[in-house]
Amino acid sequence: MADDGMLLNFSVPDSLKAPSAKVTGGAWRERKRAQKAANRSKPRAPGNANSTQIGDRRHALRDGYGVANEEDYEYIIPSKRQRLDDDRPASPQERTTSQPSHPTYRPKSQTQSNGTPKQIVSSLFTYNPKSTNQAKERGEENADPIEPSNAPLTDEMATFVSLGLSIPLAAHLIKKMAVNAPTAIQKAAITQLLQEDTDAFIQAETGSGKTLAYLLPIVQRIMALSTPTDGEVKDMSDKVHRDSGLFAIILAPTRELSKQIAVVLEGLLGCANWIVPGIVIGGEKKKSEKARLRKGLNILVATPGRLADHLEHTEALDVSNVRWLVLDEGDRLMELGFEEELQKIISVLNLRMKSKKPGSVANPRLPAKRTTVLCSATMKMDVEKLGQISLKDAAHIQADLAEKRLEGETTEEDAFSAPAQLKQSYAVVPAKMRLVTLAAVLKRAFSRKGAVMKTIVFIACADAVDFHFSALIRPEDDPVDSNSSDAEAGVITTKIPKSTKATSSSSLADTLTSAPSPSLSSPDNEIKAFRLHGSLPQSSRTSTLQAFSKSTTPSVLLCTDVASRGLDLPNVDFVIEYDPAFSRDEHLHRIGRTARAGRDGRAMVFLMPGCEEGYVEILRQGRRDAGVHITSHDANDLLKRGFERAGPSSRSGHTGVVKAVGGREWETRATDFQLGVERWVLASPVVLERARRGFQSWVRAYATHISAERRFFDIKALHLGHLAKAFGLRDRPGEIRVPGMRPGKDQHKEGRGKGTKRSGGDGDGMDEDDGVPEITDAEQAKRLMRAKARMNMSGASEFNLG
Ligand SMILES: Nc1ncnc2c1ncn2[C@@H]1O[C@H](COP(=O)(O)OP(=O)(O)OP(=O)(O)O)[C@@H](O)[C@H]1O
Repeated sequence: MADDGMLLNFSVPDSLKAPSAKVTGGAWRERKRAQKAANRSKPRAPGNANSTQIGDRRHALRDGYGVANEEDYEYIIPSKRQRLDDDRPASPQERTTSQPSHPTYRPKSQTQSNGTPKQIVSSLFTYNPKSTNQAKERGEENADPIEPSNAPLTDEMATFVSLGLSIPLAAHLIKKMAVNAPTAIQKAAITQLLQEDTDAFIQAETGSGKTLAYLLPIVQRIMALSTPTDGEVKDMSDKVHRDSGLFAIILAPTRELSKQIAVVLEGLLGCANWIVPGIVIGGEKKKSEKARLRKGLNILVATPGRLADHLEHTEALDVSNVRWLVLDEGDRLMELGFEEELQKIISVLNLRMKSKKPGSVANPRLPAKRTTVLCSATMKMDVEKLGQISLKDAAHIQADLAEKRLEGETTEEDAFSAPAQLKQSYAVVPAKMRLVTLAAVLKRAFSRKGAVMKTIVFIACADAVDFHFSALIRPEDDPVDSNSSDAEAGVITTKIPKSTKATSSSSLADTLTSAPSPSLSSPDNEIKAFRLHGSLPQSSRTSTLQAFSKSTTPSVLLCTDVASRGLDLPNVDFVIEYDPAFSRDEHLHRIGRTARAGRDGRAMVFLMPGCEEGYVEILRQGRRDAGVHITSHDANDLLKRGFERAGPSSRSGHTGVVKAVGGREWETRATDFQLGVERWVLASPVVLERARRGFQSWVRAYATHISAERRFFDIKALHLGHLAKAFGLRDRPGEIRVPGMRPGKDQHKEGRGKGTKRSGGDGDGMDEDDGVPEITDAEQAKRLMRAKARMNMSGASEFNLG
């Protein structure tokens, strides 16, 4: 499909152009006049449009397209050459010949509210950069089933009882938790932690069951504290009870993770309900937490900031009996800057263990020293540092250490890889086509009922999550709009009634965190969309995660990296990295939300043609098979598959107004989808601002990849105009300004994590009350990003980066 670049605001395939504009309604004389006006190939001399001409055009348009009120529209005859959609400078010839033949109409509100002089409406399919050679080599889809690397063991000897767990606990696991056999890491950890009182470092891939790997031996040993040496527990007085003391503390970096661990722990203690678990993570009144601690607990799950606070201010918290300390997600704890709190906690525990409260009697079966367990999927420098702070002569527990050594894998860092059974792919998608391709991939994924239950889409920043969420839950185009013969007339007209009809849905999206997605759903298969990021209130985050977890209808969760670590969400079949992760480790954590505990899973990352394609190297590094089975997809193929079937309000499907020939209806449907989003964005100032914020934050976030991977993400190579289209924007990138961008918590608080480098209002940093992380932004990252953005983008001020 050629783009003449001159006359059309939007170029449509020849096959789609009807011989003449369709005009309906009104008296035949008016229809005739309107028909003529709409078909006229050349406008009157640009710049000379007088009121009569304008009136004619309005009239024609109003009658021809059934627009209600001409006052809502403004007639624009561009006085200059229309901007080409590849933004290349016009040749002298183009400058002289490329006067627009079609006028465009845009809503007055557009010019009034934002002063934007022009809108750019370009075709999805033209002027897209081509994929480089790197992407040409296609991975082979592996036909043979791959042995899962994180599944429960099938070895007959690998039973929980044979590892040393008590029969009641093993029976409870099987009957109540459907956990029949241990995974490899559980086998190794249970054996070690039941037999030895030495510190341990547990390292295993995502979804391998690390939580039970440390909880089971601790629960078993606390249960054993109740048992008299001569055998069975005889009566309640023999048993551990809430006043017996706090024996174990489990620290996790986020509230979500802490809650998840607490839920598994409570489930486990169903067979030993005299042992009392508790949780202190902030987000509620300190008073209630203090009251809980005063009542007495035996196992405490906490976030480091909150625990450090209670150790300082809650007298009732007696930690002299603590014999097990677990630091879960050690790498994350360090990334989020909890080093200081952890150091403080460890020194207080050491001190209080030595100086017991007068009169307190320790359980004689308590081990003499404390065991500290550090859990992490990676063995990075900062984890090593945490190990130095917290561990002494630690045993390194790794499920397949021996196997890896045999394979010649030497470095500990390299040992972190994706689950073997996880099917990985990448899609090379030009900037302009990103949004529509995402819609196509989701449509396709959910097209067969029951094939995909849950999908997670990772997006770089909170503002972009908000935009994409509201785009997915927007109401389908109303038939008047979608039937309008924009394409037939060869112009795109933006028809927006004064009362902006999208306002209700747009403002709803500010408070909603889940809603059905009309564009992904079909009559017999409703798809629900969810959103999650750290800028949402804690209560929304919790309820959204719960709702997504429990959802029994097919669902898609759009989120930032706030959901990348440790979260165990059931039935996630597919992970899409719409924006590549800011580091290889983060990527492995993200894709690890699927293919857990031996189950199947798929992951796809979106890459733009050009230097981003080099990122495939990072994907390969995370594979045991060195990436030979990573497959690649082409955006057109994905669009074809996603839009091959007509949606409920598809022009080319249902209503049949425009029919593409030659089996390329999918192009029309994809274009319809894109234009629908663009019209919807323009239709409401609220949505327009959200799209612009999303775009701006996204560009900022782009500069925050770790230095080792930054060569794949060259901000200078970004085509900002094309990217704006992926946010449904028709503005020139230079004119996209959002006054008073959301300050974001990071802007008025100290950034925590030295290692975290995500930006754009993403939410993984600090929380006001207790230091529980919600925003991973770091001042350092932001400074770096700003400096880089300023350096790289000549018109940096356009993006309010300063
Ligand atoms: N032995 C087992 N048999 C079957 N399922 C198990 C077993 N152990 C754990 N699971 C399940 O596997 C899932 C993953 O467990 P868990 O969250 O502990 O993994 P993880 O290794 O901590 O992952 P991540 O590194 O992503 O945090 C959970 O749903 C859990 O219930």
